[in-house]
Amino acid sequence: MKQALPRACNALAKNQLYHITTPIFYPNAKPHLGHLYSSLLCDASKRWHGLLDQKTLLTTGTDEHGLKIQTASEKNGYKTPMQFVDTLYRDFVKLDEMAQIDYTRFIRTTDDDHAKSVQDLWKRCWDRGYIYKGEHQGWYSISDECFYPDSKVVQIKEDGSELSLSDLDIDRDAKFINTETRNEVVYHSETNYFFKLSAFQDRLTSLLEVENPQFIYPPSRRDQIINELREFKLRDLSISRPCSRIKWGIDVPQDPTQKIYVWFDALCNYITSIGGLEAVISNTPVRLKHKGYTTLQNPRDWWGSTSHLIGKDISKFHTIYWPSFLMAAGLPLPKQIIIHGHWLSGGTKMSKSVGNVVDPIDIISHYGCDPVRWYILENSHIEADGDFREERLHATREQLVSKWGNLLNRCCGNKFNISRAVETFAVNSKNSEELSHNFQDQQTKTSYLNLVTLLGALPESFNKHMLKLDTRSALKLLWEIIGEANAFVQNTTPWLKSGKEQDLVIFTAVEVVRITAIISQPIIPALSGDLLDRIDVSRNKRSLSHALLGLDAAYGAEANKKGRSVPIKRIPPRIGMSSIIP
Ligand SMILES: Nc1ncnc2c1ncn2[C@@H]1O[C@H](COP(=O)(O)OP(=O)(O)OP(=O)(O)O)[C@@H](O)[C@H]1O
Repeated sequence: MKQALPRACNALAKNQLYHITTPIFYPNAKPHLGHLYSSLLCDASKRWHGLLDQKTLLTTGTDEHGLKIQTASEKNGYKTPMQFVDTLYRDFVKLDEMAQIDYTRFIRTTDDDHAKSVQDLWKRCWDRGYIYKGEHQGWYSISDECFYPDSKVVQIKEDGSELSLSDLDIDRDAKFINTETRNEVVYHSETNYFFKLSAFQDRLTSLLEVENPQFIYPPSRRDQIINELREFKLRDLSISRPCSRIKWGIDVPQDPTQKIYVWFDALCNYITSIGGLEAVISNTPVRLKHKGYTTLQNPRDWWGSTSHLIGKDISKFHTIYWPSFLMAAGLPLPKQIIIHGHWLSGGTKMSKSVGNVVDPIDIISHYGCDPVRWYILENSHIEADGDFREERLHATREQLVSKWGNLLNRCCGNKFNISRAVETFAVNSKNSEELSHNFQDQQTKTSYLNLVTLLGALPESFNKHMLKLDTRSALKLLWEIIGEANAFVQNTTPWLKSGKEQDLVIFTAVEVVRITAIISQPIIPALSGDLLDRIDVSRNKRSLSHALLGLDAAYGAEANKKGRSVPIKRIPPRIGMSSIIP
């Protein structure tokens, strides 16, 4: 029989749709820890919503067009950019596989259906008068692939000092950088198509302030964008490049001399990945290029349930450009833009271009997928920047072994009988007050009742944190309860007890293992499964509705047999650990 979900979880579950997207990454070099972080947050969130019984999609992929790719491909001696991206995108797929990122589609912007989506979006914006042809001059960053206004450009003098453009003795041949990313910019003039971004200033402000203040999460990031909108006037945006300069891109419809500029192309991946523009407009079923080619019944409903998770480096493109493109095309907006902080290295953003990176494939190969997932999700906070410390990763792994593994091992000792304990107490477990009379001393009664209370509150508290993508606080709850359970076993010394008293200690402790393992499935999908296997929890009793005390009355049949291995063992740190922060 299907059990009900815990109360607060129930309120938003059942048949609801949840689509989360990672940014599509630029395959101009191998992925690093920062990319894994975005993908992991999406994956853990998608799996959590799945556990809440919602229908879920996770889309990710690579952004494969543009000058940076064209240049990197030439530099690396490839005959064509296509050959280059065909090679490099595989590293991103490999990372997803190693990190168990359970995506439904890995979209590449070189996919055929994507080109159609982008051109459809262009045509709709053009037909509605939001695209026009003009002359573009300004400060252009090759690295960032965008122009910067004069106010964000400074000249770098030979002694390293900076000169603002408003100063009169400016030397156009000198070196200039933009103050946002500090990448070099050059003065440049060319014919482009423009998007009328300036027409959206008021609509965006009203969207964020009045109509949908939840559109950007967390609120601190929304406030930053609102401030930017108040401070700076939006200028029309160049959205194409002459083919003479960029060969590697999607054609502008009806103008073979121009290619579509990367952001207009890249952002559209989110629409392609749920069936394309027409599907979203008509809301009719569409076959998807997802794993196993599924059919999506209501693409527009999915679109309304879509959250884009991104790093703060690309917030302007997602919170200003993207809603404007969609409004111009007369399309509905996605549900939310979620913005996270950065992993730093040497005090600056870990980045492919800078090269100050941690290779996630290396660390997963050594420490295993689940400890790395746990470490990243525990040592980050969506509103803050994080530092990678390999010694902390190793310590996290040790903690999984010594705290969780230890609790499990204790319950599985051959002096105990989990199966008997579960049979005796599961049915009656709601009467904890009454059951506490099995213990003689008051302190044991109190710690037993405390554990029961913590377990009862766990699913709802965990849920609240997961819905805010606050994985750090969610995981803290697990450590707290595992710590209490270990202390409970230590203090009650069940190996010196017998009968019901022993069984109640073991039942309570093993329930902590079972329930925490069910709840942590979205965080550590493989290890949680191994823990549940170790105590013989049936595969169809691992849903959130089973994550309460006593809701599985038949497990542990073989758990106390000798010779069964532990799911996670100690390993030494990596030789020459890469603590890249001094
Ligand atoms: N240091 C980081 N911390 C957290 N997320 C990151 C980090 N670097 C990249 N990302 C994720 O990847 C997205 C950007 O992808 P991109 O491929 O442009 O990465 P990048 O390393 O910044 O590349 P490049 O150096 O080539 O600009 C970010 O919005 C974020 O989702």
